[in-house]
Amino acid sequence: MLLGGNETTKKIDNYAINELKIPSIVLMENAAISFTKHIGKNEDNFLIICGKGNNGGDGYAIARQLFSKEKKVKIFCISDENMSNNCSVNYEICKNSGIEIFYKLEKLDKLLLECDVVVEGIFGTGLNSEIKGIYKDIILKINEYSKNKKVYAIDIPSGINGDTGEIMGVSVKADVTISFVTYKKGFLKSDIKEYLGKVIIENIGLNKNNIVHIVSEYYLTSEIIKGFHIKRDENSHKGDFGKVLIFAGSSGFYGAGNIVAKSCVRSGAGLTTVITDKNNFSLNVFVPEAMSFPINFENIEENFEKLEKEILNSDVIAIGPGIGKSQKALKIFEKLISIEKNNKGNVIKLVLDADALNLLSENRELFEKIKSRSVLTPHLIEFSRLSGFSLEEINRDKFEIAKDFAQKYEITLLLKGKNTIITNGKTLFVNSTGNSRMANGGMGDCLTGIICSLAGQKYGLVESACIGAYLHGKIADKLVKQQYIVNASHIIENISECMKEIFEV
Ligand SMILES: NC(=O)C1=CN([C@@H]2O[C@H](COP(=O)(O)OP(=O)(O)OC[C@H]3O[C@@H](n4cnc5c(N)ncnc54)[C@H](O)[C@@H]3O)[C@@H](O)[C@H]2O)[C@@H](O)CC1
Ligand SMILES: Nc1ncnc2c1ncn2[C@@H]1O[C@H](COP(=O)(O)OP(=O)(O)O)[C@@H](O)[C@H]1O
Ligand SMILES: [K+]
Repeated sequence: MLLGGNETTKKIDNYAINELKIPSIVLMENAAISFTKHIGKNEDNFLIICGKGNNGGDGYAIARQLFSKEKKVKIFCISDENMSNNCSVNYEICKNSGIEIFYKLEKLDKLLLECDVVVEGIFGTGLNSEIKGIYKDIILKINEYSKNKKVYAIDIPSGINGDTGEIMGVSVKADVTISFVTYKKGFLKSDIKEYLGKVIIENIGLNKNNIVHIVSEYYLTSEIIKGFHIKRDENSHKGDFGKVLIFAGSSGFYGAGNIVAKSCVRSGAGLTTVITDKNNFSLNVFVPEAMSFPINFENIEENFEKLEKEILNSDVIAIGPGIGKSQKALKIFEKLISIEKNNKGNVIKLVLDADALNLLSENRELFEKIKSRSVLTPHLIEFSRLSGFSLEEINRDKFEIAKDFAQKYEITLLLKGKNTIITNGKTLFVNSTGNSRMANGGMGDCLTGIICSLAGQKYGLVESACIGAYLHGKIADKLVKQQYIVNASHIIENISECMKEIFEV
């Protein structure tokens, strides 16, 4: 799904009108037809509330569409002065068609009381300041009377800023928001769900290929994830699905390594090997399918010759969870990223998380060794250390800071949290899955395991990160329907089933 703010929407609009030569009134008609498709068969007795911009124009066009389907329709016109051209055209048609139009605020209570469904087209992407006066009164009245009615918002609930999700003084609380072309960036704001209701994104008659060059941001949906799927060749063998080497876990934190390894195995990697202390036997019990590369932490260098062979044999290396920030951890990290290509001549992909990111923040010369082949998966605090921006700065301008960082260091960034971001500096994806019940230790390790596994199965870095984030959150979203908290172990046991559902059902 395309993701865009008010500016992107205007650009698409201009492109459609000026380059594709689609008259703007046709776009509005298409929007109205698409919108009306979602009106239930049993829904009747509508009050359409219209402003004077194109959002209001959509409202009049929708009123006409509903009227043509013999629905009971009344319109409340907020102002018939200074209407936009297309708003005025549709307003005139409504008048000429005999649809009842009301103008006086005193009438609004009765109209709201008598209708069953409200469609509001007061403001859309054109809202540009705090809402006051009569507009505020009308929005408050809609909310007051909406308890037993269904409220549809056209494009954006009037009062929500399409870019930021900020409530501009007051906002309509919709049951359903039917928005056009792009999922509005503002919808991502976590505390406005009660204003948006169910969100549906509709087409206005544009082929995605015609406008895709205008948009570089996407809201990750199952369609996009399905589109990334690489079908398994029936003649394939385990060597085709990646040799993944994992450096995760250390004394006191072996669980981290075990979680990464198990997630990696469950997500379908061909062969999984974990570099771990020679005295750690928990891996074999927790993940019998994984192999271990024992290392003597008393004298790590004595293992480096063998380790070099292991690196040359790998397709992907995941580094970080639970390794600590000791000099020894740093030495192993440096060794693991010192070889760029494996025995097959392929670039060895890297997935860096947790302490690997902290070590990277403190040893910035290592960025040179990881460029063009890495996914970095920081949470906000790790990203703050990596990027030098404060949490406040990142939260204010997350998309741009994330993109600039990915571009500058030539890496794929997966910035974790609510609405995880994935970007390679050019394209940006925002994850649509996940919930607060998964905010507990080990979740990130699980994600790392899934991503390195996918990278081993020949998915690109961006694709691995997108599928990983989507799948990880999707499993949690399913589990919270029947349980209160979701831990990494719960996710792990459901990876394969959810992969089947996403890729094959
Ligand atoms: N390409 C697209 O996405 C299309 C957009 N269409 C519709 O066009 C809408 C955008 O239309 P407009 O750009 O005309 O903008 P709007 O209709 O959202 O609002 C603009 C009007 O509201 C006034 N206004 C803004 N803030 C105000 C405030 N705080 N208090 C009082 N008045 C205020 C402006 O002066 C202007 O008259 C979209 O939201 C969508 O509904 C559709 O017609 C189909 C095509
Ligand atoms: N409120 C939330 N909404 C969506 N996803 C969340 C939320 N809280 C945590 N997550 C997800 O859980 C994971 C936690 O990762 P991380 O912070 O690295 O945990 P840890 O290091 O403890 O394993 C991330 O993938 C993050 O996106
Ligand atoms: K609206």
